[in-house]
Amino acid sequence: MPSPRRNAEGRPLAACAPSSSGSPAHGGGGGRFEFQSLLSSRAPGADPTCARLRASESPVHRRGSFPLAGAGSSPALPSPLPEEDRMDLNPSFLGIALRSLLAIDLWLSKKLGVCAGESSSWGSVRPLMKLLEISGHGIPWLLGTLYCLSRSDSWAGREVLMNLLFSLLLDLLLVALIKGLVRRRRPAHNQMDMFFTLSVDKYSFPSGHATRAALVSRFILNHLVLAIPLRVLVVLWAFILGLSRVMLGRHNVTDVAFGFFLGYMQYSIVDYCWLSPHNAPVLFVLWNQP
Ligand SMILES: CC(C)=CCC/C(C)=C/COP(=O)(O)O
Repeated sequence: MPSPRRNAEGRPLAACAPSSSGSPAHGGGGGRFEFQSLLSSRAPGADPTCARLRASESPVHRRGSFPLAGAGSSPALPSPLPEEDRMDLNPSFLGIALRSLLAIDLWLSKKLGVCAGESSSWGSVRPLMKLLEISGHGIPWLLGTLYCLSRSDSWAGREVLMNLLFSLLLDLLLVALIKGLVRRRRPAHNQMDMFFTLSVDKYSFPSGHATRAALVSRFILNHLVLAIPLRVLVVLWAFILGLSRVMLGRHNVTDVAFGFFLGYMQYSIVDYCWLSPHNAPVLFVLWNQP
């Protein structure tokens, strides 16, 4: 029985077999590596015919830039590839890392989506998770802040509440902007049965509940004098609210992780632009009109 043909490193040249998944340049990470090793098989002793056959399946070659210089002449001496093609076929480290991260994200989000439906493994906890969802929704936070503003009788209280209102509006604006730009679809297992959504809320990146949870909890911890157990409770609420977004199947893990990051950074913006009767007197005077 003939032994398999081997490349310069002595590894079998299995890639000479016809590819069933089409072009390796499009066929996922494994295909890309295979293609790369074929290109590097131009070392002395490698099988150049195989490398050329494989390259001719590639869409890069189909673009017309891969020279079949050996065609019609000796197949033993393949011509070097143009630099441009070598770069096209070389998968970047960042690309591989991002694809891997996305694959892990999707896999983990599906695993954690245990309350995504009534029939899911934790389906009985779904009503509780939906209650938690309302606790982080924009409407109760906006209405609650406006109500407290109308009842506040101290300048200091009004200043804090005015800035909370500004934070909530800034958050809605930034999240809507990023959702509209990124347009990442919500997970396939999500049931779109959320209370009062905007049109951009069909997209999932970033999680608006996670940004609000991080923003509001940082705001509260910095502007309310609370006992330690209450401070812990605020942080726990934010964390569990974020986790519940994935458990309900509303979001992937990266939507929530980025949401937490964005909300945290938004507070820094609010703190930097802190509104006061000194830098925004009009706002405060208007609010005090009878
Ligand atoms: C209409 C208002 C004022 C807020 C919308 C709140 C909302 C539905 C956000 C979506 O959150 P997720 O991105 O976490 O699903």
